[in-house]
Amino acid sequence: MGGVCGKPSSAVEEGRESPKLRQANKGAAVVSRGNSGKRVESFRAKDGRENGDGRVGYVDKRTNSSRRVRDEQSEKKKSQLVDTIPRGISSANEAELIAVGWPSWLVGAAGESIKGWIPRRADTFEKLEKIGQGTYSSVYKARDLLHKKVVALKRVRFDNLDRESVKFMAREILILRRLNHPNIIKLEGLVTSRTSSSLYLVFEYMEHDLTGLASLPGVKFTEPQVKCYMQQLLSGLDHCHSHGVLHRDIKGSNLLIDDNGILKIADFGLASFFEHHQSAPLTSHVVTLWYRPPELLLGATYYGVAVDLWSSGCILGELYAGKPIMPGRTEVEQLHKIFKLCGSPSEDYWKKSKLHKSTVFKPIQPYRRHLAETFKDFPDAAVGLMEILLAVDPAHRGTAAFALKSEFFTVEPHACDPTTLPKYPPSKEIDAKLRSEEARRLGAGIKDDKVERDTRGSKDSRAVPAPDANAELAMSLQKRGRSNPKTRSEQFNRHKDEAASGFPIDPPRATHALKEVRKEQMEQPANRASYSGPLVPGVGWTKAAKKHEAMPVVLPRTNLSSLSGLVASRTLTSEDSRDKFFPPHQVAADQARRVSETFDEWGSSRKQDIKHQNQGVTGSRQMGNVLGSTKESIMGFQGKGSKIHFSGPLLVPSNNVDQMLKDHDRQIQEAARRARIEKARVGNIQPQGLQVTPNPMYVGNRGAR
Ligand SMILES: Nc1ncnc2c1ncn2[C@@H]1O[C@H](COP(=O)(O)OP(=O)(O)OP(=O)(O)O)[C@@H](O)[C@H]1O
Repeated sequence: MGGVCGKPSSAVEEGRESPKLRQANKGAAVVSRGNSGKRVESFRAKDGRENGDGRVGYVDKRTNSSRRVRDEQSEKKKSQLVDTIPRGISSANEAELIAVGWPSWLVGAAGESIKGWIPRRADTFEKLEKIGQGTYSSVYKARDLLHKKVVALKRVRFDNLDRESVKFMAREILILRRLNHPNIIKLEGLVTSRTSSSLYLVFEYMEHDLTGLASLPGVKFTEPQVKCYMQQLLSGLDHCHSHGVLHRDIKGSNLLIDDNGILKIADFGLASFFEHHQSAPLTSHVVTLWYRPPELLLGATYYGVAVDLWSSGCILGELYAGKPIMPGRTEVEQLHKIFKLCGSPSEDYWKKSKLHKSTVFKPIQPYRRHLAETFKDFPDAAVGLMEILLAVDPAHRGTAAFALKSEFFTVEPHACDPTTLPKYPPSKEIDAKLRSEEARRLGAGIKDDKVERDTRGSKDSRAVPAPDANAELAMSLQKRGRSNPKTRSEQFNRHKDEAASGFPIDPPRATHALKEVRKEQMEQPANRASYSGPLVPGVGWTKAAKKHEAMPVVLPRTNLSSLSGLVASRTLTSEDSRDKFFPPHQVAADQARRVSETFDEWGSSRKQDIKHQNQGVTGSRQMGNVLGSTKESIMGFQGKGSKIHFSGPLLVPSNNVDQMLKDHDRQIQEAARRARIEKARVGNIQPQGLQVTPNPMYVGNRGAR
């Protein structure tokens, strides 16, 4: 298609290569003919690619065999480390790709992902409107002028000068090209040019996403409708899993639905290839918080299809409940919600899983499972499937294929035909956010807390994921801040604005920062970014599970301080005072750990200001506002004037912490409320309609995802 991203030229690209791919996934010596016609051997990486850049690892039969073995071993190791990162290709192929119009930064870093395709020119599309804002992308509705149809253009953000950044962006393309199923979004092409530094992914256009649809006023799905969506979701997942792909970010806003009721899984930015006998660790920092399974929250790095099945179980519950079933604000709170609903893992699981966070998170007394009681109003077959998908032990979650055969789909009423689903007005997560914002704006105008509360509880806001306690996002921002320091304050101010206005933000996301599974693993500690920018209202700090994730997070409009790790603990110790979840010593130890790790992660400039004295911590620094300091959040201290002084033992008795946090909480909420009202007063509110301004927070180096 002249200037059009050509049709995939090989079976792999059309996703028809599954048996071969599966074979390759195991890692196999492949014998083929080299350019010279000589018999050559190469180690085929587990994701089906020839190793390295297509040259490395091809070893002439006559070369020293031990070197070959060494090369193969090191290549194998390398391929395990880099997992699914697209690689370069031979220089001949590179030249070919550049000749057909691909930019050299893309060819050089990730030639494999575009092999066999031709770039589309931007002037063959007419951009219509913005329809989605992801963490690392903006999505536009556009008219394809060549094919006379409406498409979605996803502009992915990355740093084209950063090879790693390009590779990670390209992984999404590579994975999408390997999948071919009616319930998986189809990548139709790529828009760029030899001189361009940006890239758009061209997708078939989908009118709705499940989050948007569920949040439409008056929409309540019937049982056949729920079954219809779940059947499609599980079919798409089954295809991913049988092609060695884990999605790792299943959530409502990534389930797109067209006007014919067809559901397609989208956003493969966090996806990864996997193998059944996993030999290399994966990151546990994937999957948006509310949909994240317990094993990932506990730090598992060896996992499989069960992570997507857990998220599907959350979606199933959400479709019946009309709201997310486990909306945690922090990782700790998320885990607690999971244990309260699904029970805590068995002794056997704790022993066999050897998860590194077990020591911190293992409750003294086990939690009983309450799933059936909690959802007693749901149909039995639905609860039956939820029992399986939401099994705390991932080994008990089965597979998507197994779920598709469950009673849920065999008993009446059966899933309806997608074409019989009601026609809805276009509805996306972004629309729901705007409606929610408008409702809040009206509420703020009236200056009546009750109205505001009622508005929050309304259907509009119900299905809209609320606050972003996205530690991972913040980490990525930190990282991007490193490569683009100028945008840092803009990013944080954006957080501030969002928090202050109460603009609903997605549930804590597993961001693209986390999508760079291997990058993180390969990164040296010395390369970690340290935040040294200003602390602003609305930005708090939380400690995510990974050691280097001391990061700013957006504070929610409802309970701002609850985003600190400690507040989550506090929530557990005060709200659930009889709770067995965290015994006081664990809470205190966890706080201490968080504090010290947070300090560890501060940039050197910060470190200079902080003195650890014996068991205590003393520090001081300038504060423009009482909000949003790591230590305040964690320790519950407040500033006096513009300086805050910390001193005292790290192991604070939990009852004092409770009180301090309550005070802290109140102050933060009060400040946020004032800021919201003030913002509404000066009319600095997002207008109604689809005029979402580009979010400076997201501008940056996608390579850091
Ligand atoms: N093909 C499409 N047709 C219509 N809308 C789309 C399409 N693809 C994406 N969108 C909209 O854009 C939003 C963001 O897209 P996507 O999830 O792919 O971006 P992202 O940056 O990876 O997001 P996230 O931060 O959630 O991971 C989606 O929730 C959806 O509403």
